[in-house]
Amino acid sequence: MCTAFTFQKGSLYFGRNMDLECHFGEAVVITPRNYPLSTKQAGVLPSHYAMIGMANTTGNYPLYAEAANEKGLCMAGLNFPGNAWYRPEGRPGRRALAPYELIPYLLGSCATLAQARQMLETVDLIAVPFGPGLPLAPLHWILSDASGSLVVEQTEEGMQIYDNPFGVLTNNPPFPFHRENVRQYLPLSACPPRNNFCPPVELTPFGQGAGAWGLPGDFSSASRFIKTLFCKTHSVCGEDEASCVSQVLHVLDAVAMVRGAVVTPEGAPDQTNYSCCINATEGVYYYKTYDNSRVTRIALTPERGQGLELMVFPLRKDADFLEE
Ligand SMILES: C[C@H](CCC(=O)NCCS(=O)(=O)O)[C@H]1CC[C@H]2[C@@H]3[C@H](O)C[C@@H]4C[C@H](O)CC[C@]4(C)[C@H]3C[C@H](O)[C@]12C
Repeated sequence: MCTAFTFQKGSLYFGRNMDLECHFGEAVVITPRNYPLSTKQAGVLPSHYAMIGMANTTGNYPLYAEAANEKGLCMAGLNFPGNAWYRPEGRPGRRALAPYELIPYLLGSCATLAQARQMLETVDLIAVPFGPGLPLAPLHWILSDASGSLVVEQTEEGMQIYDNPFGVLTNNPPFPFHRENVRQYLPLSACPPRNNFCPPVELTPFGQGAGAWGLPGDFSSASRFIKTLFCKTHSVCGEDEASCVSQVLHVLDAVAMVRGAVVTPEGAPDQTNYSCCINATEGVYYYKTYDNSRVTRIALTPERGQGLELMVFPLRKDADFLEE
């Protein structure tokens, strides 16, 4: 399970939890502007916008789970099993992209969400895996810039591009379910409840937090969507960078998976392998991992964007205690 959301405060911040029972060979990866990005059927982007995100780099290709480009456009792929559907082949006149190509291609080509939407209208997602040992990932995507967010889902009914006014995405069911489900939680509030239940009797809540009684706390996709949206909407946070990064990571903590609390059908414990916060406006990637709560910061500087090779920053997985 995974959760992604946006948070705007001066800069645009993009947060994501990677919930998975194993690692996917992930590292923070900068793809510089002149690193050629090839696609199986839609040609090569010899030069493009530089980007930073978490990726596997098998075959020297940046297989991103989430990333942001130097223009402030960001994107994450989240599991969408049973609903994601890819075409056996692209239709004539369309841009055929494999699912793993979508993030580098769009972030490489588009400066804004509006441009990405226009390009998406020409795209067919095709069932072409990256290579042996790397199966097709059944995904849907959230794309965001300072103007808002979109969700992209390709199902057997074709590709749908939804406006996402919440700036939140989790996993199944398809986005229209989450959009409707929000309506069930309208009475929830961050403030103490008034006694609307039995006004003739003087009644007060037990203590703090009672205004959100019924806010889901389980780890299901529908529940994480609601809890993330609630925390994001009611967030109170300072204006400075450290406060914003800390706040985004706290919202992610509120829906993070504690090892053992979620077990996959195969019997493996799921966990939040990493939580990241991208300052998309400044091109900075912050993350922490399950056993290492120290936040690592990696900037996509102009010099790094000029390089000729992928820059790979291995994940800091080991505990890092401050000894005093
Ligand atoms: C498993 C990840 C999504 C996590 C998630 O949403 N879990 C939810 C579980 S559930 O539905 O709620 O049960 C996805 C997100 C991005 C995916 C990766 C990216 O798509 C890039 C490549 C694509 C290759 O085809 C497979 C390896 C891979 C490196 C993918 C591995 C894996 O499928 C990733 C890491």
